[in-house]
Amino acid sequence: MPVKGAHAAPLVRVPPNKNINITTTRTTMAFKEKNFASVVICFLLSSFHFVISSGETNSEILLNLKSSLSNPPALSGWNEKTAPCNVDAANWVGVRCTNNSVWGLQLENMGLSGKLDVEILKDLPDLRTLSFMSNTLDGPLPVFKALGALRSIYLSNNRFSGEIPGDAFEGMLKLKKLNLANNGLKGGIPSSLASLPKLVELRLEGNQFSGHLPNLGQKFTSFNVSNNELVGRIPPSLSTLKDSSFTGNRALCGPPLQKCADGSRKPSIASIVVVSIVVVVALVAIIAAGVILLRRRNQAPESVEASASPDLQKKTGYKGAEQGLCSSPDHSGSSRRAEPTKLSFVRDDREKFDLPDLLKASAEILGSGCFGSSYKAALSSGAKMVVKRFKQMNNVGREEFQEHMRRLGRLTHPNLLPLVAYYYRKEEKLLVSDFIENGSLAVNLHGHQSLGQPSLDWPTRLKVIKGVAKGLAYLYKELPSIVAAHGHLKSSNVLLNSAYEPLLTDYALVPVINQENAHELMVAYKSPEYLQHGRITKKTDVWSLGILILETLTGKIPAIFLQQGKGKEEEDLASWVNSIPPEEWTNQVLEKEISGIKGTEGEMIKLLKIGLRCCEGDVEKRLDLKEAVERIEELKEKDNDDDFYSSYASEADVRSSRGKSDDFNF
Ligand SMILES: Nc1ncnc2c1ncn2[C@@H]1O[C@H](COP(=O)(O)OP(=O)(O)OP(=O)(O)O)[C@@H](O)[C@H]1O
Repeated sequence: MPVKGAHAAPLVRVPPNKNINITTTRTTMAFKEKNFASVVICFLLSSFHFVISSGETNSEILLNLKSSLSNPPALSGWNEKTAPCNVDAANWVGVRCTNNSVWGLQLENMGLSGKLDVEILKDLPDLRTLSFMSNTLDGPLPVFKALGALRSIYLSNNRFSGEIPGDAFEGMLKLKKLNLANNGLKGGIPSSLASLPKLVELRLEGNQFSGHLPNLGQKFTSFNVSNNELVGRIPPSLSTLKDSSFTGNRALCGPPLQKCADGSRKPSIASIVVVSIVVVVALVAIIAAGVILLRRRNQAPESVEASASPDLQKKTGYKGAEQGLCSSPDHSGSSRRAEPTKLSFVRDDREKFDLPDLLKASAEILGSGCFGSSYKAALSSGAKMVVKRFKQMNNVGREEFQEHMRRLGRLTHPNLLPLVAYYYRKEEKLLVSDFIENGSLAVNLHGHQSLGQPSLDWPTRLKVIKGVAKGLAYLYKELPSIVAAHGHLKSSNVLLNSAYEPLLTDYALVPVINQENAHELMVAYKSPEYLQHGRITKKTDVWSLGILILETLTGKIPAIFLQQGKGKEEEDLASWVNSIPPEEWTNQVLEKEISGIKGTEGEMIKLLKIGLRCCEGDVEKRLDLKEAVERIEELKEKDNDDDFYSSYASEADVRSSRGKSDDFNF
């Protein structure tokens, strides 16, 4: 009871962390009942109590959370030596405080697994935002109702499963943002979401939600229910949202998707005639297709798109946020002639499958790049593969192509996406690799924010650049005969695995791409040396690395500069950075998502300078790869040797001096 607690000795337990409010209430009551002196004593006592016990109770609660998650190594710094919100609490990674009280937990990508018991957190009175994104937490979705003051909940990219009760969010009147994307949740979308007045972001894509969409009347700034199993009419209140917010469902209809079939109307004579004609034509087409299929039984289809696109397009997933550094004309004159051939595997350690297995698998188009489209296909074994079409390789003969693919198949490095198999036809080649769940660096840098998701933090960005540099160095070592061993390094060709380690893809293709198309398609051919002297060199990939570094630090899309800047001074990202005085780099050049965190900017500026040295237009002055890699390797997450996460404390201080925000500024 609050009043009892007020007069108890400081170490007597009161409801944890209720101290600030209790003190205020108590003080007000006391003013009415007691004389001034006793009130002052009472106030001091209870304030003292707050200072001592709030740290303890915060610690206890968080340590309970830690042990409920089986004490994961990422939280090894959470211990009793310091209190979570003290100035020296650098070890409490992911804990955000204001005024000595926890307001946020940002425990993303920390290898957390098991069940999440949020009930443990219910006695943190200032808790406003929770993020457990990109872990492997499982079991049913926790019940958040007990944390009625929450403003944001981010649980995407975990393994939560099962149904969510309809009333799961009842009474969460402050909730603004809910992100449950890419889990295994099923059943109906909880109807209680419709009664949350402040909800402006709702991300449920990539689950197995079924049934109808509830009547959500809120004005959403971010909304996505794509790739579920929803059916029925989209409520009119959501009809002005983008169609990509709804695609990939079993049978959703109505604006912005196609019209719903109206079952109640009687068909007219004209429509019966039209339907009959369509049915007859379809039957003829099916019979013809059957005959053709029988004749080509052991041949791969000529064009992935021709055979699979209706299904694929229906399932269109994210479109690359990246703009290609290319103009991509189709010079292939793709013919319809079939050639008997099959998928060739370049590694022995991989599950074997045939092209028809891939084509009959459920698939979706990932995006269309310079060369053609890439498709994701799930095999019956559960493995998810990506098939990329190349049309601009038809100058290279079968032997030469096969030899090159075998060479690529021998490459093994933690930062290279391995080639798994290929398919050869004269007019078109397919390269098959694993699907990488976290998508490309481009999507993570530019796409997520527009969807309201958090951007990559600085340690992750640095890790990515270090991995890219290592992957590039490996390619140069293993493929010394290729002038630009990667040749097509850009952020959409850097994929991020589950630990956000980068994997280079589309590498070492210069020898097999038609030279007459290469300058339109490949990044290496956008380099200053090619534009000025018509040649690429051993330092051309260093230029691409430099642009990638600048993109990663500035969050700006390089292709936009190349498109807008033709003939102008700021014709690439490096010229833009150079046009800004160095003393302004922190404010104007570094992306605001990563700048402003005490103790890290020095290292960011060092990386920026390395990026600029890699982008030197004069090849002689440009760093060579070895030197660039060495300099990148030396960089640290922090200007000093402290743990990165201590910067959360300083960031929280900055925040609290600016006033408390509701979430992590996602
Ligand atoms: N193995 C993969 N796993 C996950 N996403 C992938 C994979 N391969 C490609 N992607 C993504 O699919 C999208 C389309 O890729 P694609 O390679 O076709 O085009 P691109 O990289 O944008 O351009 P380019 O054709 O010039 O390489 C991009 O967002 C890319 O990052």
